[in-house]
Amino acid sequence: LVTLPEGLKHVAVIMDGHRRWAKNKGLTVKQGHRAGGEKIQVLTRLCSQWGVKVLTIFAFSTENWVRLKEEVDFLMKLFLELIGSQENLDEWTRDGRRVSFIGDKSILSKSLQKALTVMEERTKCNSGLHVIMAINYSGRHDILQATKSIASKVKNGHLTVKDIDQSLFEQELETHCAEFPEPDLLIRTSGEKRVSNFMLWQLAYTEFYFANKLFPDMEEADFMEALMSFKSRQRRYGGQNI
Ligand SMILES: CC(C)CCOP(=O)(O)OP(=O)(O)O
Ligand SMILES: [Mg+2]
Repeated sequence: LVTLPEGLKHVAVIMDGHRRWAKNKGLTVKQGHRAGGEKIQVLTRLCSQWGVKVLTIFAFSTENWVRLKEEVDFLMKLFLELIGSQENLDEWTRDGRRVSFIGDKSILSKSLQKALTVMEERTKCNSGLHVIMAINYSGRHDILQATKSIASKVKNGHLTVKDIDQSLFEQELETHCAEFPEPDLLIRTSGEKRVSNFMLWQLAYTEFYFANKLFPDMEEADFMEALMSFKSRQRRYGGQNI
């Protein structure tokens, strides 16, 4: 029996390589992103079956707005389709999954904002896999907004400076909604080896796994290989002599 590696509670994924995949196959960028959307389902089902507690997916970064308007509009439409679809809502609810969203939602369309809120509300009490989708998310913005929130609480007397410690700060980060907010394993596809302004505070001691495959080429076996790679990692958190 193959089981989830000990200590692997929170998996994060930077799904990259959709446009290269489309280009390689002579397909459109839209087809590339749609193919990626299908692989999200493969990954979430696998994580749910294996008992992963939290899966954070980097779906759209604040830097992605600079892309062609047609591509950005399509991505937003795809998110609405994925998140707003009754079929997905039913499957995710049946599976007992909880879904949360991190990132600045205020500049998303009203219809997408509504779909995010409905999905969060409908699933907030579920105890299965907690899927966190990062849409218009920025690790630096997350740290900045937490800092501003704490500063205003100190200013109006709700906090003193000495109250500010690691756990208080983490309560102000957007990932405070997660039981296990720090990823144990970060998977990035397409051969790129960078963090791209993802969850900077939370990734402090995360193990990284880089896959050369483009995200739309990832199969269940590739995701399983990534999860199983965690087994061989010796986490010392900067201490513990070898
Ligand atoms: C926005 C994100 C989901 C898309 C990731 O793939 P990508 O468009 O960066 O694809 P490329 O790295 O191949 O350009
Ligand atoms: Mg890319």
